[in-house]
Amino acid sequence: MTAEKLPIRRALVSVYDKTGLAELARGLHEAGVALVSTGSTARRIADAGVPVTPVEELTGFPECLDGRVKTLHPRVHAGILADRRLADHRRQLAELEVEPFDLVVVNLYPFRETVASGAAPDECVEQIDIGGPSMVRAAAKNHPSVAVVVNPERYGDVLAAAAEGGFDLAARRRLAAEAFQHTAAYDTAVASWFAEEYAPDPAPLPDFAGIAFQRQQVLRYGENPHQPAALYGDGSGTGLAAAEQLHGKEMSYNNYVDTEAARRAAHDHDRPCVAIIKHANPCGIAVGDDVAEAHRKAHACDPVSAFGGVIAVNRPVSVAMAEQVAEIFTEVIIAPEYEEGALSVLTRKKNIRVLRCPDAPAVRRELRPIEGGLLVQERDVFQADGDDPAHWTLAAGQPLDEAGLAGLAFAWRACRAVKSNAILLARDGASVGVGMGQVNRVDSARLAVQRAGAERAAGSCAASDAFFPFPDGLQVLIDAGVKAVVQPGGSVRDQQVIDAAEAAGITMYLTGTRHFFH
Ligand SMILES: NC(=O)c1ncn([C@@H]2O[C@H](COP(=O)(O)O)[C@@H](O)[C@H]2O)c1NC=O
Repeated sequence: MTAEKLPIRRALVSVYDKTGLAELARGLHEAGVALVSTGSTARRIADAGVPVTPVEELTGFPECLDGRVKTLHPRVHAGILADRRLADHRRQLAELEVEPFDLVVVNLYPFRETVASGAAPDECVEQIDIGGPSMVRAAAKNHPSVAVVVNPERYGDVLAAAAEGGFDLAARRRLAAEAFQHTAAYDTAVASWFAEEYAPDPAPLPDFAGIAFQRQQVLRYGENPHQPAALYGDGSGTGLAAAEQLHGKEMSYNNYVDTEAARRAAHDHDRPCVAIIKHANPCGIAVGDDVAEAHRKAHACDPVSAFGGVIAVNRPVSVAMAEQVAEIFTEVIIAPEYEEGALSVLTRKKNIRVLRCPDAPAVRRELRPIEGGLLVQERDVFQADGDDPAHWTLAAGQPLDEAGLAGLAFAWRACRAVKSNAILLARDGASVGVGMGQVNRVDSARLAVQRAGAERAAGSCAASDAFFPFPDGLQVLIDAGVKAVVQPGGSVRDQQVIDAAEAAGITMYLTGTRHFFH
């Protein structure tokens, strides 16, 4: 019976999620399938008018311990696990008077949902399914003899198969693969909860980093056309991976990378903010009284680079902003919402991808694979002290007035979105020159000044994501006419850098907090 279909004559059904159960039971019964089932599943099947054998009748043992023991019995598991390709297994079943199952339909107690609801630990522990995963794993292992179904979305396929002589081996293998994914993800959730919340060890990060992602979309290709790629979801249904695409071509791998960077940049600001990203770096970030103003300012930073950019907004897109964006070739725009009329303006352009994502970025930990391992860190978030201008130290020059300090604070926050080494020049709540990704800070300063141009650089303020190791980078800014600089400080040569600022008569604040971004 290798590749042939395996007729479905007897099914074991035990499901927490009763979606589609009555239709499934009715359809199986009509196809001549005998049903065995547990507690409330059996009751629901009987209520649908379908004959069903309660599992206790099979085991001769009552369900007990508040449902902790229902199907954990040799009469159940021998019926699932017998490899009917083997004469000896068939003989043993006959001797033991165990009838085999051809189909196992199970879904598990809602452990993740219970944890997410904030339930007490005892309740969460009680929702760890034991009998269900045992049946699922047993049936999946024995896929040459049994078909296993863990997803109500498959019930249609089950009924079709039952009416057409059963599943063939390839289909049973796919169902088994799905079943093992289901139990693996389930156990990962349990193990992660134990490691993180229920029985944490004293280290700041848990001793187990379990990841269970499900492929959500096969992408055309990865960073380059010769790289196969796909998008995987974490099952939460939130964040960029779950964003709703309202218009445009399919998102590409690079679109996702840039859109992630754009959202991170735009949501770093409290005021209406627009970030325009190319190759994961900003070519413009600005805040304004409204998103249209913020977009005009962000675009003006570097209109050449903004061509084909990815735009993120931290507020709903207005019609006025949409009209502006529609004038410029844009790969992606993502926003929490689109005001009435804005969408129809944007969708006039065939190629722009328009995404709605109501959630602010909430990645808690950042993961980076290295060969043979994985680096994990908590997300870089703004600190209550170092990132608040009220806690900055004036190291050189005159203190800034409220508006000046707000402008410098914008530069500091915007600089966090720039790949290190990062220097960002800003005026009036908008970046005007960005120096990114250089292997020394002097070149980042030069790039920022060059991008700003002499006129915009003069009188601007500047942020540096990490300390100036020498005065040379700062000197580039001073020579360009920058009036105020914010940087973390912390170099052994801080005094030389501060002296250079003093000598030039510019203001320098130290934050004490660094924001490298690689
Ligand atoms: N303990 C057992 O023997 C057992 N057997 C099946 N279950 C689970 O019980 C649920 C179905 O139970 P009911 O039919 O009573 O609603 C399913 O989610 C199934 O995974 C069990 N419950 C938990 O471990």
